[in-house]
Amino acid sequence: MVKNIDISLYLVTDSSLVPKGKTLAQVVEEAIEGGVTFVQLREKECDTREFIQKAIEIKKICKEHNVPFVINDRIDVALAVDADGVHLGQQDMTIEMAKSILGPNKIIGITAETNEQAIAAAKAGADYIGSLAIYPTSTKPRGEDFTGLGKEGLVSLLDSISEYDMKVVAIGGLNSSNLDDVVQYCNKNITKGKNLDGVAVVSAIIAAPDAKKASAELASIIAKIEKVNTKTLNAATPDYEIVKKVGEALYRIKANSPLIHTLTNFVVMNDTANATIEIGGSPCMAHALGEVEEFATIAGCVVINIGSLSAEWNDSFYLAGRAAEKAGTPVVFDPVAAGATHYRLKTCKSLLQSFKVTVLKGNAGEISAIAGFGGAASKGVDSTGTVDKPFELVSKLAQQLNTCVCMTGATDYISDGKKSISLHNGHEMLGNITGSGCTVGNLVGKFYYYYYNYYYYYNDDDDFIIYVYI
Ligand SMILES: Cc1ncc(COP(=O)(O)OP(=O)(O)O)c(N)n1
Ligand SMILES: Cc1ncsc1CCOP(=O)(O)O
Repeated sequence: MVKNIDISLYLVTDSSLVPKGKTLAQVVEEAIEGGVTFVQLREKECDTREFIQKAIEIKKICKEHNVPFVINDRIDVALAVDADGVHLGQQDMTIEMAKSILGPNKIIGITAETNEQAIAAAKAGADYIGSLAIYPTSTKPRGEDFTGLGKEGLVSLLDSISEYDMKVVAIGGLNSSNLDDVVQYCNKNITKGKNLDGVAVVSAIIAAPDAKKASAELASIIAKIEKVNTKTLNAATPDYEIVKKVGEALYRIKANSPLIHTLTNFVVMNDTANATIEIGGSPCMAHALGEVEEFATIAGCVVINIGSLSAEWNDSFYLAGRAAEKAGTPVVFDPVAAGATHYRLKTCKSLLQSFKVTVLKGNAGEISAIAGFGGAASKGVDSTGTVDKPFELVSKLAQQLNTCVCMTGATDYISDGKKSISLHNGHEMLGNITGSGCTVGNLVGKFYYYYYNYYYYYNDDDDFIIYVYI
């Protein structure tokens, strides 16, 4: 798991830029007092012994202020002074080797000059990446033709690694005159919920006449980085806390075998019932007008899937939904093909207003249709087109409907309006199996049942989104 480090104002040193009359140690201390949260010792001109001496001195200051301290390029120096980690370049030792030498507890950062390098770093388990220089800078000259990554390139970098749990700092030519523009640009243009974790500077702090003041000014701009409250989960970098919760939830579901009252379409009834049994639930596929209220009242969860819509089914949905709300039974609502016909969309909107829906689960076309924006469309029961800003779509709709929205696809996006999660364990080929999405509705229902009856009860924690996710 990625380490919980604060790299929001990341100072990279360069002794050659320290103003006359001051020492590097003094500048680093002033900078920390002004708001620097992370320090990298990057000294290109000194020999090994001098480097180690500087490292010991700067480490002491960082330790006093509880600020992490890493060494640029040199694993031997990091080991010699027991630094908190290293920052590697693409020509340096690989992340895997550095990890095997330094052990699992040291911070490993690496420069990613391309999106591909960034993805490779995430897969190798880097804690953070530093970008290619955003703007040309005399601190690290790269020739006249070098124009820098720019803010557009930075946004593309952030979007490219949105599915990984790895931090990102922008570096290169950044100062108090241009930083606000970069921050605002990222806030406005990131599309996949992953924003900057921080900004790294050399000259804007080290060469400043007052490092404390310069750091405070930069910190106040960095505070404007919009924290997108999202979490990205995938199999490559599992979050073991969540894996543990899945096990606990499955155990409880199997032990209690909750009744899942499922009003679903004719196509998927059999598969959905079997999937429900497989993970320990007890399915009941009743939709007759005369009995849905009773079932909804005694069920652990009600799943309403409008796939086989007709006037009579609509009445059953309405009665089951109202009865569930009255009994406090959670409801999962699947607006199948909501965007395909006016009749379906009108029905969905009316049902959503008629009773409390706990989880709204649909594909991109269905969720876009209900939200009235998003970009995907429905072709029959399938979704076509892509959603440009999936996090924005699910979180706005969740706020608007006061529910949890779960948008399924190769990547699932889930939001309760406060927190959002993207889940990267799916596959687009699942769309080729009829009813795979509908079955998810029942699985969500069971885990929600668990959350509602056990987790929330014992933990008094409103983090139920995690149970929709699992
Ligand atoms: C935070 C951060 N990002 C990028 C760099 C550049 O590292 P690298 O590409 O290894 O170049 P040198 O620093 O070795 O010149 C960095 N040091 N820190
Ligand atoms: C080390 C490094 N890597 C990319 S740009 C850079 C130097 C950034 O220095 P400055 O903040 O003075 O532009």
